[in-house]
Formats: sequence, C-alpha cells, structure tokens
Amino acid sequence: MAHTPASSAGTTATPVDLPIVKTEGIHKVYGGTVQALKDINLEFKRGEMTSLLGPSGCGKTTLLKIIAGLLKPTAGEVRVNGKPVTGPGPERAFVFQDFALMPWATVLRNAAFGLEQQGVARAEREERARHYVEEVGLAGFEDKYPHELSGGMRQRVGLARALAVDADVLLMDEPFSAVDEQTRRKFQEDLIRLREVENKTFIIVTHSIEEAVYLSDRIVLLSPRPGRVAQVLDPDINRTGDPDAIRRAPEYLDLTDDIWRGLREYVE
Ligand SMILES: Nc1ncnc2c1ncn2[C@@H]1O[C@H](COP(=O)(O)OP(=O)(O)OP(=O)(O)O)[C@@H](O)[C@H]1O
Repeated sequence: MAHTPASSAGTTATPVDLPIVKTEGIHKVYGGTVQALKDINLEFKRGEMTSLLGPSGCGKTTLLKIIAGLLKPTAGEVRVNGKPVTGPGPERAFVFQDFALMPWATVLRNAAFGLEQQGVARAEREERARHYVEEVGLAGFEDKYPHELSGGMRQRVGLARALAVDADVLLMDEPFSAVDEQTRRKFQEDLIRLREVENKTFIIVTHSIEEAVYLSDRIVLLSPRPGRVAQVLDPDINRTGDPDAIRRAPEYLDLTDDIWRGLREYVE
C-alpha cells in the first residue's frame, strides 16, 4: 500500500503517463453560502479506476458532476485530455445512481440511447448496443423493459449505455447502492473484468470502504464539508485471484481498517 500525501497528489505525471482528467483548484459554493468543495487538485490516469470516498455530504457527487460537465465549479477548472471542460462531452459518460432508463423502451433501445442521441444509424447502434448488453451480462434480455428487470440488471443497462458510446471516462455515482449484497459483489467483479477488457478510466463515488479498496487503483478520501482532498491512497492489491480470497487478504483488510480509522473521527 502506498500513501500519497494530498499535497503531492498527481504531480508525478510524465509525458507517457499524462492524466486523462485533471481538476485544478476546484471550488464549489451552492447558493452563495454552502461551500461543498474547496481547492480540489487531482489527476486521474488513463485506464485507472478511482473511487471518491468520504463522509456523507462531503461533495463526492458534486465533484463527479463537475467532472461530467453537468455542474459548473464556482472557481477552478477541469481538463480532459488537456482541454478545459465547458459542459458534457462525448469522452465522458455519466452513469446515474437512479439508472435514468426510459421505462417505455427495451433494454436494447435503452442501451443504444446515447448512440441514438449522437445520430448513429439504427443498424449500427443496435449492433453496438447488443455487444455491450452481452458484455455486461444481459444477453437474452434485449427485448425486456426496465420494469421486468431487477435493480442490478437496470444498473447494468446504464453501464451498457455508457460503454456503447465509447467514452474514455465512465463516471459512476454510487453504482452499487440500489442492489443487494450478492448482486453488488457480482457487479464489482464484473466491473474489474470489464475494466481490463475495455481499458476505460472509471471514477466512482462510493460510501463503502470495502468497495473502494476492492475495486480501485486509487482512492481519494475527501474531508467533511467543505470537501477537500484529505488523502490519496493507492491500494496495492492483487486482484487476479479468487474474489473471496482477495477480501480475506491481509493487505485488503489492513487498508480497509486504516481508512475506517481515518474516517471514524467524522462520524463519532
Ligand atoms: N443543489 C444544491 N443546492 C444546495 N446545496 C447543495 C446542492 N447539492 C448539494 N448540496 C450540498 O452540498 C454538499 C455536498 O453534496 P454532495 O451531494 O455532493 O455530497 P456527497 O458527498 O455526494 O453526499 P452523499 O454521500 O450523502 O451522497 C452537501 O452539504 C449538500 O447538502
């Protein structure tokens, strides 16, 4: 496990290792009074999975939405591939917590929705959507409607939609919050596999320390509001083995414990 002090986070990029997303001095104040984020400077490397973790209300979702271009920062800038973000863009896809599926459309059409918006012809978008519906484990459900699916399956449709538009960066707001524990674990395993196959950059908001440690190459710990970067951790966990063995590994348990000790002061 490597601990990186917040102040030096992300200052080690080399030309071959340029960050895909960079936040520079991000501040966010809601309504002139509620300071949600304070001076967030972070770099996200291409192909890495980063979790944003911190106490409730510390600004995790706010930061994710600012990166997505769905919210404007009060001060500071987000750069994606070196270019300032002025709004949503095709290189970033946001997977909503509440799935944001169209209830009247089939799984396939929902998965193809981003492509439809981009004006991709029907045959091509359906072919691409079909591929990703299969990749997220929903083969055979293409013609079902959202109400015929479990919460976990709906979440997968949201992920298929984000993958289908071929965005480099997938932004996920508590992707596992609305599903039961077994579904959650399966989805986490699938996400690790998908990340290897797809080589996407994932930025995930989570409440769960275990989830952050299990999934992430990097964990950004935010302090209570106003959210600041308290610590950046790089869990050094070998994820190639049996998922249950990983969860029993000393390095997994030690890091989970370390983070909990760091966070518990905020909840006591
Ligand atoms: N539209 C808004 N107007 C005013 N205040 C807001 C708005 N959105 C969020 N906030 C406040 O900003 C702070 C950060 O909110 P945010 O949802 O980003 O936190 P979070 O860390 O994602 O929270 P949680 O873990 O509970 O989901 C909170 O105090 C919240 O009440």
